[in-house]
Amino acid sequence: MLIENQHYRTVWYDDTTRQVAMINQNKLPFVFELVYFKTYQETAEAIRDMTVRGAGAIGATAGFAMAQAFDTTGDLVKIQEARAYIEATRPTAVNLFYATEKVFNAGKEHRNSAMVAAQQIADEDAEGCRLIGEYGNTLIKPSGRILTHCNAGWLAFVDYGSALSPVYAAHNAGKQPFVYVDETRPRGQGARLTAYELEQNKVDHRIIADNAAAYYMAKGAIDMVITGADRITANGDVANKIGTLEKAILAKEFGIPFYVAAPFSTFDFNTPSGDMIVIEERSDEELLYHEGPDEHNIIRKIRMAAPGSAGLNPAFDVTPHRYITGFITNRGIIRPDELKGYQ
Ligand SMILES: CSC[C@H]1O[C@H](OP(=O)(O)O)[C@H](O)[C@@H]1O
Repeated sequence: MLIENQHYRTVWYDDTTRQVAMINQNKLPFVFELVYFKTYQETAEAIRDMTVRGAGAIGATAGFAMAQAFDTTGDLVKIQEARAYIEATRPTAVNLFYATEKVFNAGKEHRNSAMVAAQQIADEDAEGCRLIGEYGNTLIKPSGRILTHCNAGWLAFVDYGSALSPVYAAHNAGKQPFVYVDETRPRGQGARLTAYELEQNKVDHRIIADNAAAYYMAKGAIDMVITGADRITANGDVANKIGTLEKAILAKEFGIPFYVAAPFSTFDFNTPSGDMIVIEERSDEELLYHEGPDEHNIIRKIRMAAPGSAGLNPAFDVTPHRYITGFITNRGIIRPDELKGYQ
């Protein structure tokens, strides 16, 4: 996708420096910075501290980290340690585990195949998201008004994105989509990242407070909701950014279609239902503090909450499949009750 009219992927392996390269999402939208990591530990740390985030981007990064481990040793005990280290970074997005397994199996057979497998994961992610855009575009009206939550745009994947890919496809096809961007507290992925992407790609949008969606739905101002997913279980339950469940319940109340966009690497058919998903609990600092530039453009962190109070910060919630109209996938649009045919 484009930043200042130049095409970037979110994460890639840089052959020249032999390092994993990525856009530093912690600095966006205020500073655009590329960062490079030499070792699997550094790359894994970038997943943990959310330098890179979003299901597909996490998966591709984990694949590259696994390949970096194979670059340094062929000792399978050490490789298993590396795999555990990478898998301990973030528990909820299934793409991470999909990637470590695939690269581990490839590298176990032929050490040199690990990087080939990692590159394949990244390329498949980009192509899968492009297809999501093509299928999802068919659902968007000429002036469709879409609500999205968190950031499931190209920054959350290797390219194109999941929830935003249909929006970009519609925009590129000459439609005039309008996006309501949930700010997505506590970390603000909507206000910071989704808005940044849409602005760079000249898609009309407004940031709204997390608690404003019902107001716009009640006014009839939202035609559809599209979110991403971090894990979709066999019965069609969806783990996604905290607050997604609320939006799904609201959409049902107001008779608005609620779509979840995800490539097949996000489906976890080994887990029967959403109540079995491990939900990541993050530091309450994300909730109690805000970060942004002051009037001199220096990034500052300021406390927003009562001194002394602690917070609770679950990063994801689970939306039961009964709230979901359909999944926009790289294999087409699938209703939750049709998922069985794909397992
Ligand atoms: C489907 S990927 C985008 C997805 O990633 C988010 O989580 P995080 O920013 O914590 O990595 C969230 O669930 C988004 O919808």
